[in-house]
Amino acid sequence: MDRGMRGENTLVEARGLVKEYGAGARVVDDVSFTIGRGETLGLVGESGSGKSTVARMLLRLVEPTAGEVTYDGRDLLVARASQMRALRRRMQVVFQDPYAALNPRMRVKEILAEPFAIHGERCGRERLEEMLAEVGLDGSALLRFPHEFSGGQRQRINIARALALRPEFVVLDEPVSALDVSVGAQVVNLLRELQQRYGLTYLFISHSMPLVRYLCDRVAVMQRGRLVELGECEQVCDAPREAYTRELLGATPEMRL
Ligand SMILES: Nc1ncnc2c1ncn2[C@@H]1O[C@H](COP(=O)(O)OP(=O)(O)OP(=O)(O)O)[C@@H](O)[C@H]1O
Repeated sequence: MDRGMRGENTLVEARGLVKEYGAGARVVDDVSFTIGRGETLGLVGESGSGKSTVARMLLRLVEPTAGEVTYDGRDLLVARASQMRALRRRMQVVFQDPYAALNPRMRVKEILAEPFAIHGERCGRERLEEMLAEVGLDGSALLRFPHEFSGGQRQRINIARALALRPEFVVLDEPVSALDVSVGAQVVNLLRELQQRYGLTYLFISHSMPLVRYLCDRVAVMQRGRLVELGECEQVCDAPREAYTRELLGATPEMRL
């Protein structure tokens, strides 16, 4: 199987990742792939196939049972706390549910300033307004609370927060699944613009093959914890090798973006 080229361009590499919960419950089974700098790798598969668990292992939010993760050539799993802290600011995640991810008791200005505070840095109003402008919101949002925004706007706030410390790698875990199709399309276009502006590297987890086709360079297909197909997006979408990939393609309708 084509597992992607490993070279100087590689930012993230997973090798033989395994995750077991309890005795014998293997939810991720020998998963290997690379993600190149500036690339968007799609990760698709039905619910429960292990996509989020893989992503969490890449970010070291979940410890693998076996396998390795390298980030920019460094073995993430043996990184000490101080090294991990430095690496953490280079990798971020945007989750599916934009409301659950935002603290309802915090104003937007506190939400956006929090990543700086965690790293012992200050952040002025100008920078906060710039962060909002980058995601298409204006400064009047700063004093408001999350419940005062629509789902799409909340996801924009999440994205602004994720990009606060100028990371290079962002895991997008079903970032538009909870949004209406047209609102989701706008958010996807925003993610593309931001990627081009900042040279971001994405792992895009999704159920939607049309969205993956639109946003991704390569796509990895997971079935019951295993990687069953990995290739260029066009090849996987137009000429899938696996019956399972054909099923996934058949299950999601066309989408206009
Ligand atoms: N902390 C945990 N303890 C036990 N089992 C877990 C835990 N986290 C995940 N699992 C199980 O691992 C499997 C894979 O879950 P995961 O969330 O990675 O799948 P997914 O492909 O991301 O699904 P979805 O698309 O629904 O988010 C599921 O069967 C899930 O129940």
